[in-house]
Amino acid sequence: MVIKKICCIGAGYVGGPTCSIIAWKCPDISVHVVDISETRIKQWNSPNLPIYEPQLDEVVKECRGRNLFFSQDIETGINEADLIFISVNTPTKTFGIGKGRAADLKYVESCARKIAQIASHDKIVVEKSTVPVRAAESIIHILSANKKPGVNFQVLSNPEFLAEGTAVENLLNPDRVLIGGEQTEEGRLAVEELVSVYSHWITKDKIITMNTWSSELSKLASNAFLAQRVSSINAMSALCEATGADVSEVAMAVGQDSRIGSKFLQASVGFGGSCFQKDLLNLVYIAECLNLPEVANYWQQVTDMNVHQRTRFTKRILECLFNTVTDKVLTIFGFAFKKNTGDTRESPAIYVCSHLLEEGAHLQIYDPKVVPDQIIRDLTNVNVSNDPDRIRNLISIHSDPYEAVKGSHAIVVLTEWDEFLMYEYKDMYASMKKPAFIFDGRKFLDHDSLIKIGFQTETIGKRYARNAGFSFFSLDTLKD
Ligand SMILES: NC(=O)C1=CN([C@@H]2O[C@H](COP(=O)(O)OP(=O)(O)OC[C@H]3O[C@@H](n4cnc5c(N)ncnc54)[C@H](O)[C@@H]3O)[C@@H](O)[C@H]2O)C=CC1
Ligand SMILES: O=C(O)[C@H]1O[C@H](OP(=O)(O)OP(=O)(O)OC[C@H]2O[C@@H](n3ccc(=O)[nH]c3=O)[C@H](O)[C@@H]2O)[C@H](O)[C@@H](O)[C@@H]1O
Repeated sequence: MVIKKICCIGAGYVGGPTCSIIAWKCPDISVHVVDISETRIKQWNSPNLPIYEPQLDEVVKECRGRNLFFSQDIETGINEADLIFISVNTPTKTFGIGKGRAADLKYVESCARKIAQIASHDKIVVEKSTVPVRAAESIIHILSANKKPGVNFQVLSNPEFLAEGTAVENLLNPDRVLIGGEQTEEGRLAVEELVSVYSHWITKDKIITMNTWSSELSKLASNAFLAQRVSSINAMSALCEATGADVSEVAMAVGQDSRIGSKFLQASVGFGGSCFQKDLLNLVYIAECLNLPEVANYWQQVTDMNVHQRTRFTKRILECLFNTVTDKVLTIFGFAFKKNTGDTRESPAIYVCSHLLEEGAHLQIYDPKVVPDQIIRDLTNVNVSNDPDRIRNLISIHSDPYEAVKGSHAIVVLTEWDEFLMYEYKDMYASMKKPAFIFDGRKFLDHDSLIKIGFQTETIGKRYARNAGFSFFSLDTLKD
């Protein structure tokens, strides 16, 4: 079979950009992205795409209507395709067995059932979503139990490694593409078909093939290792603050060791995003189910350290602001979980802001890409607050950073947006209450200049001794 038509179920952060790049690089293949969400599909067909990713607009503009199509017509998408990506969400379960840890596979299962019901010729079904190891087994089972007579399926694992904010760049130049398949003649042929799609723009040495279970587990392992690096440097940042060391210097010295490497050692207020925590918890749950409690505890620590880091940072803000923020005005710079995305899923900003709101602070929030409604939704969500009206009265969302700073006691930087480096902080300082504080949760501003202006500056992993305050707070009083 030569792949002529691809369908992708799920037009989200992964399905949308991945299929746009496939369509761009494979003009001989027709790519149909389908989703149950009418709003999302309308946005993909409009000038305002549902997600912000640098360079994505241009790619979509060039391919849409040519060999890239977005629609809600899931049945036609499935029926016409030779190869189907399942790229739906796999969130953490919020109920029942495995609640709060296991991956909820209901969306993946419903795709498998739909494919079996609709497909009238052979298809390659590809797990693009991040799933627990051996999820493909369940997909195969559902497909074979429900398929039409004479129709055959091959199920492959092809996890995605793109990071938000750099999705286009990552898809064009991936470190590797991973494809797992059955170790049979049919399995190998299906793997080769998918390899041929990626070979349109990726060299063969970067396309790795292996057995399905290794591929599924490699995705969870990669995210766990990446999150572990962030938690490791964040654990060091606490030691730095207590000892007078500077975490950037420590990271630089450690990262120079070629066995360790310098990437992903930026200390921060904690990692966010839709996947690190979800995939770590999933890994912990799998280890527990396999009766490997020591393995489970080991990976659990990575997420525990992340919670501790957010809490530690918030506690520091309270300490410095003379142990109370009640009725004080604080400016929040950045609400997205990292720069160059409007995504706020599991953003550390949600947790830091909700602690500050609990303490009675007024928050003036500015983020260049997150839409105001999203911020309100995140901070009034039932998991965050049980009094949404009170929260609405305590927050204001601004489109001008200089306005957001007026009359405030402190600026709290929670996302590392480049534009935060360019501001006239002298002007901001003049419009703030004194002493004016900056809490840099990303350790990326020019602290020496800020101190010269008159700011009391606090950051992660480096302590400016003159600001050390006495604490009435114990970490136990702040729970994530
Ligand atoms: N966001 C990211 O950067 C990355 C995510 N992943 C993984 O990729 C998967 C998808 O993640 P995102 O794209 O972020 O999720 P998302 O939530 O942005 O998109 C998922 C889409 O699937 C749609 N959907 C759900 N069930 C459906 C069904 N039965 N039929 C049709 N459409 C359906 C939803 O309406 C939604 O638009 C997850 O497993 C995630 O762990 C992997 C790498 C990177
Ligand atoms: O499975 C996924 O969803 C994706 O998860 C991450 O991508 P993403 O969450 O988009 O962004 P990252 O750049 O990994 O950042 C995650 C979080 O860690 C934080 N981080 C990252 C690096 C660092 O050195 N320090 C640090 O605090 C970021 O600010 C952010 O909050 C992985 O990098 C991707 O390879 C993976 O495909």
